[in-house]
Amino acid sequence: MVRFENVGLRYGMGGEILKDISFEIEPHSFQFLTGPSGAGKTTLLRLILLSLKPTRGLISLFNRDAAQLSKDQITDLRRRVGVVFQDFRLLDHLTTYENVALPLRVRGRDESSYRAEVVELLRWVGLGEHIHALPPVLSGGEKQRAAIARALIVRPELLLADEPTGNVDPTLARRLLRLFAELHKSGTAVVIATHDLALMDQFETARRLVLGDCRLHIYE
Ligand SMILES: Nc1ncnc2c1ncn2[C@@H]1O[C@H](COP(=O)(O)OP(=O)(O)OP(=O)(O)O)[C@@H](O)[C@H]1O
Repeated sequence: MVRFENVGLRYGMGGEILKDISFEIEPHSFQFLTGPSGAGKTTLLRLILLSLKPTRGLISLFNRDAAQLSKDQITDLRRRVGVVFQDFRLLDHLTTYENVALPLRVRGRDESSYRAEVVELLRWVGLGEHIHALPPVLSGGEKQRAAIARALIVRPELLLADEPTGNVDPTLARRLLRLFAELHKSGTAVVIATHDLALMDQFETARRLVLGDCRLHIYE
């Protein structure tokens, strides 16, 4: 569902921070993306999401060559991807419930068809007490969980999560990993960018994509 062929990326006039990146993400697969701080994990996720254009090479998403797509086509493809950004990107004027329900509203779903589902997911991620809170009063970990719930609510074909357990304690990190594992079992391909070795050890069979020295090394 994702294919990179000899992709290179530089920001502005700087040197390439990613070089000759080639890999595929198969449907229903589970992988961690790791590597030192500044290695380019977020950049790679942005390339997969087609929010950055590679300086060279070919990227395809859901079997469509990214270079051939119009803006509207990219928007349509992105709807099939759930994303947990490192900086959460919650809308401050909407409640936790409204933030999580937003992707369903945008898809034209009727509130009565999803209300119970949104509330259940918010309870599952431990935000049952904060359903009506606005993001500015949530802690970092609570915002992170709201962002995760928003990415999961649409049951995406592909989930990209950037340090999704960076702001929570180890117990909650394990619980969230279980949530990602369940999503994977139900058919979603999952990519989790993380530094957290303990988290990766909980899912030893997952593939590891390791960035270092501008290159990607894959451990099946
Ligand atoms: N918009 C940008 N313009 C210029 N340079 C950038 C930009 N975004 C990232 N970089 C640089 O690209 C490199 C890779 O950054 P990136 O955020 O992808 O790394 P990362 O592996 O996700 O890091 P971390 O683990 O610290 O989040 C870094 O050297 C960073 O400074």
